[in-house]
Amino acid sequence: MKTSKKSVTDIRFVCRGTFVHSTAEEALQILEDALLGVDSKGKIAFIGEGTDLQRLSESFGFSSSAVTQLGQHEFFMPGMIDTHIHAPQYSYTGTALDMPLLQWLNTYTFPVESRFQDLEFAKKVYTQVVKRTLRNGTTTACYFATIHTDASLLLGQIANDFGQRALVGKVCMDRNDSVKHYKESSEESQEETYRFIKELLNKKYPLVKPVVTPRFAPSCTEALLAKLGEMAKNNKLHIQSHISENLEEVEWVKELFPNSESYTDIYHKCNLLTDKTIMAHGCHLSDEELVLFRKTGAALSHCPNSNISLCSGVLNVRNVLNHKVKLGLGTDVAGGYSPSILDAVRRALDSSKVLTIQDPEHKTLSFEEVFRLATLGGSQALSLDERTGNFQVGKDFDALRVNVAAPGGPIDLIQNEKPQILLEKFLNLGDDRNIVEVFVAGKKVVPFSEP
Ligand SMILES: Nc1nc2[nH]cnc2c(=O)[nH]1
Ligand SMILES: [Zn+2]
Repeated sequence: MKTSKKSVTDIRFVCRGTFVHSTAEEALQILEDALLGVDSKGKIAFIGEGTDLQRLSESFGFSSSAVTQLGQHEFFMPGMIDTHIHAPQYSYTGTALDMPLLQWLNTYTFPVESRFQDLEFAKKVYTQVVKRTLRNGTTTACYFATIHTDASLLLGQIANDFGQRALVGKVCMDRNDSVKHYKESSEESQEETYRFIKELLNKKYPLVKPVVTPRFAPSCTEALLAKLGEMAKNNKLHIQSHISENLEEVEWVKELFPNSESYTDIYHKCNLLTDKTIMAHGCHLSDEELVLFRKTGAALSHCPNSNISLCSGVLNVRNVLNHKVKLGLGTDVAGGYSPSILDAVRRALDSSKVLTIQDPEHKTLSFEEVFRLATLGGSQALSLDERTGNFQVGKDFDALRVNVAAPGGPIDLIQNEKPQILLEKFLNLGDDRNIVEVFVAGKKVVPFSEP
């Protein structure tokens, strides 16, 4: 039994039943008839065995009648982590999937994103995306907003209001716009990023942090990339961008930065690869570039729906893991059309099987490994693993209460299945009807409370 030192009056609630999560050693650890206590700060105070109820209730000062007992087909799992999602693109998700990346950006993305100087429009879309992702079990989201500072601040406010843990980035781009006015001057981009960070930090939202967000190398001059790297370094901030998503993009980057050794080298030279960096995609990175990721502590976000939908490429996750590069899953809405990490889990498994079809020597990912990517892996990739990602004592209680046999839900159970089978069925067949409650930092955020 593991505990942290807590005074006896500190427990907010206790739950008993099956808990599943990942650790560094085990992709899937199943704790049957476990007892987990959450303290008044929303942190996990203890996790022990159900049969230890008497002793735990005495040492932590809670009444055994106050324990919530999970049902037979229920379990708790850690909240899922979307390490890469474009909040404004939620407005057209599920459409516009008929072009490769660079044409797709010019035709659909930039015209839509340019509308977000309209705060009413931004409020509508951002409220929808935060609610939808929370209902889908995304307790932590790493968001790209747009170039508009005030609308980006609004996204931070909405995530805070609904209780979602979030990294929010005001997008920076000072060249290669195809849409008039959807770019900034280099100075404006720096000043507005600075204002965004300062104003967001001043709000003191407990779960929302700013992230420095150069869109990708083709959208930013080297001067801007270098300034953003400096700003992130001086203020110890998170960084996010895109890298090596599609071959046409990789060729273009070579032309734009003729003096750089690789795509990764460009970001590295500008101080944009740190242990608080997350780069989306990386489908076409070389092994040398992965070594540089490993050395700097930078992470990758695997967005398989997007990689397939935009015909960008297939990331070899096994190779990334072999290089010990931190890795999480991302939806990449709207390049990826689904705002659910459950979908990312399925696409990651499919993509891994495609690699096995192409090369039978390839070691296919297991569902347990992908479960870890969706939870603990995501928290490590975002450098938030001291706060979230699994049920380790001292971390915040970010969790999903899953009922695999939820009435009216998508899963039929024929017999009494073991927890491992329940999890596998949920990952492959489940949806928001099975996610009956969502907790972030010990607070129940789904079902939504009445306004
Ligand atoms: N998928 C995707 N790739 C990008 N690269 C630069 N911007 C974007 C974007 O919005 N989506
Ligand atoms: Zn993206």
